[in-house]
Amino acid sequence: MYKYNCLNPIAQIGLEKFDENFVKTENIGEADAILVRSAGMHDMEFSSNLKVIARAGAGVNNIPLEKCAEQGIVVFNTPGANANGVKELVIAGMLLAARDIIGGINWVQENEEDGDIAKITEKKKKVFAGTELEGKKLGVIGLGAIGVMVANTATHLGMEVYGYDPYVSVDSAWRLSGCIHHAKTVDEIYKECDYITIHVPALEDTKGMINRDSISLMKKNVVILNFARDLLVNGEDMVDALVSGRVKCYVTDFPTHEIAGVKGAIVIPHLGASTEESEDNCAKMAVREAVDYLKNGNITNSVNYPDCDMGVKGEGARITILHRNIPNMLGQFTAFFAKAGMNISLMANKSKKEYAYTMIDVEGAAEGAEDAIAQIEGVLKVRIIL
Ligand SMILES: NC(=O)c1ccc[n+]([C@@H]2O[C@H](COP(=O)([O-])OP(=O)(O)OC[C@H]3O[C@@H](n4cnc5c(N)ncnc54)[C@H](O)[C@@H]3O)[C@@H](O)[C@H]2O)c1
Ligand SMILES: O=C(O)[C@H](O)COP(=O)(O)O
Repeated sequence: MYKYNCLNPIAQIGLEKFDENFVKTENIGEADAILVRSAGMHDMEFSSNLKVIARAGAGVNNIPLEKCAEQGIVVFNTPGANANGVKELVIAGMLLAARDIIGGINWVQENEEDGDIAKITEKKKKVFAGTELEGKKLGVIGLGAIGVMVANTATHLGMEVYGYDPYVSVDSAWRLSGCIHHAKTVDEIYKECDYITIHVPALEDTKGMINRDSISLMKKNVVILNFARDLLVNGEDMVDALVSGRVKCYVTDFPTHEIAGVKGAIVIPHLGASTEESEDNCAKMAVREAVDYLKNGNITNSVNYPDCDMGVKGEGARITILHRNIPNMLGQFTAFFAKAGMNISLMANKSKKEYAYTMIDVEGAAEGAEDAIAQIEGVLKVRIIL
């Protein structure tokens, strides 16, 4: 029996994908798997029972990936599962920035008791007039699951779209509309665009990328949208740019004390992925990944170990080994099985940066394999799946 714990509420339709071999626990220390959304995990200690963290979502900056890899804990996320939800809110964000819909609605609420509201509306409405998106230039930084959807949708609104992503995947490139202008440098986006939206992960080289210097390259009255992570934007520089009027509007999904309430900031309480559809998609994918890893040892969509799949486990034992990506590991594993007289029927080995994963199917129960392989230097975690 495997045990899982939910650090955040996870959509029920996903949890229903756990079969009779899984039971929920409130005791994290005994969990084989943790399901999480945005709960911070950096200060947590992990028990040696823990094998999987499945992030029902995209961003994994709340999880200590390196520490997990070192402790043989495979971290998964759910690429693309909430991208449509975010895309729709980004489009809404652009519309809210273009026209003073929020100011107008607030005015109606403030005057709801006024018997003459219908009449005064026609005098007052000019205060809330805005502009249209059609014909404006949109720069999309980061052309992954969300960036591609935002870019393609904006072309249907008549926007001229520029895209920048030096690491774009082949899949994303295929999905990107042919109308998108390929920006070769991020500065081209900064200099050319009326609206700039960022869809990159929070990494060392992206943190603070929107700052005083990048803003100084942008057009006056630019609109900046951040549905990726708070850390990508220097808060102090953004407040200054809003107060000075250099940035017309900053639409962000990440409230901070610094930005909430600043004129020109439209601050949303991290609602990008909070739709029924996105929550269901993420939960189903996260549970599927955790179950397949625990039952079959297969890794799909891991962010700290390589993907590796040998299909459904057969009759014999499956030995799964998380280890360092250093020479002679496979030689030592196969030498053990040869010496023990165990016949290997199937084997796979994949690596990702400093870490690697080996799956070995043997005929029989692989007795003694777990302890023996765990002794090999560079091995981080061994499991025998029977
Ligand atoms: N607001 C929300 O609710 C919400 C929901 C989902 C994701 N997110 C955030 O949005 C981010 C993007 O999500 P996604 O699903 O599109 O992820 P993704 O992994 O599909 O796409 C990220 C893209 O960024 C690109 N990239 C990386 N570094 C870059 C750089 N320096 N310059 C330009 N491009 C760079 C990558 O090549 C990749 O194509 C996530 O990491 C997460 O932080 C927020
Ligand atoms: O990275 C993500 O997937 C989003 O920020 C969504 O986070 P949430 O699952 O906490 O809403």
